[in-house]
Amino acid sequence: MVSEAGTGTMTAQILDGKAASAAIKDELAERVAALKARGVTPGIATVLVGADPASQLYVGMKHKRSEAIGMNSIQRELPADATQEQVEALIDELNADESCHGYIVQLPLPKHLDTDAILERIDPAKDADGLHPTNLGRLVLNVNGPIETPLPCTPRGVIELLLRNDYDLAGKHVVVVGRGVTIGRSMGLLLTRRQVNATVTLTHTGTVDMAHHLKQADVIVAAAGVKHIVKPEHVKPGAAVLDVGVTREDDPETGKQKVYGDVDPGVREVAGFLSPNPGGVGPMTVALLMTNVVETAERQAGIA
Ligand SMILES: Nc1nc(=O)c2c([nH]1)NC[C@@H]1CN(c3ccc(C(=O)N[C@@H](CCC(=O)O)C(=O)O)cc3)C=[N+]21
Repeated sequence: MVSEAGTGTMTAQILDGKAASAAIKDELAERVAALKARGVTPGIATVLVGADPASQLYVGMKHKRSEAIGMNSIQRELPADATQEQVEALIDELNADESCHGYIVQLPLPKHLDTDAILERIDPAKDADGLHPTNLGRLVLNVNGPIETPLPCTPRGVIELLLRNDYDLAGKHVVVVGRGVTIGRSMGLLLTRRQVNATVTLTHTGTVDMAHHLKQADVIVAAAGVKHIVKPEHVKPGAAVLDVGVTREDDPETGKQKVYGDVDPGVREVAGFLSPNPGGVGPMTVALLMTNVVETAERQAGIA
């Protein structure tokens, strides 16, 4: 493992999320085939309200990749001015639909809708994001045993990406930046399970002296959604840095929208391992979303 804290520059080993997610997809394709042999085609659905171009891109990607591994994909759309009742009726429909083993409601939803009420209406067994209060509650309660419910997919993707690069998290100090439910808060829950055994510092906008905390980290998970918040001087030489944040801005040179991560490009010269953005955790999120749905179908089919 590379971790020389030398004085010269080093270039981080890239944690390639495309490669790791491709490996997961190959494994899933076999599991899907095994399910189909038993007469079950795992089905994934997405609910998209409104026509935000970024959301359309993400949803399109999820369907393309699910179909590529033999899953059934169900794409449901409602107009941006859909009512709470209309969205909830669609949730009820998917909860009852036996061909749909798991689904997500693409976030963010238009502001007039009550997001929490919609997410809580999802059948916890079909919660492909792993973010239903029942599933988060079970994760909090069950720190040791096997988990029979979907797990939050982006945090799970972060851990899988490290494991598939032979990075052992046991005993490591992980500093998470951001306390959002989708990543930061649930990341801490997964990392401190006995099976992973990392030590976690969860930092956020109220944290005093962020630089001090970052400098202690063996692993940084940057999920604040603030462009380039993690600078080279914050990183202990050799540390693993995973860039999960997404900020969309116009590129001053091209005038086109560009995705910026939470990690300054200069970090590459200090870190031992770097999960870039794009090309890192994003593709892992999609792979683990599909994993959650395949696992739900397997549970239903009685496959351990
Ligand atoms: N209920 C819900 N569940 C989600 O999982 C969810 C969501 N809502 N809302 C939006 C975010 C965002 N998200 C991404 C998924 C894949 C990439 C991904 O694969 N990105 C590629 C690049 C894609 C591009 O060209 O922008 C990459 O990082 O290499 C990124 C972001 C899931 N989200």
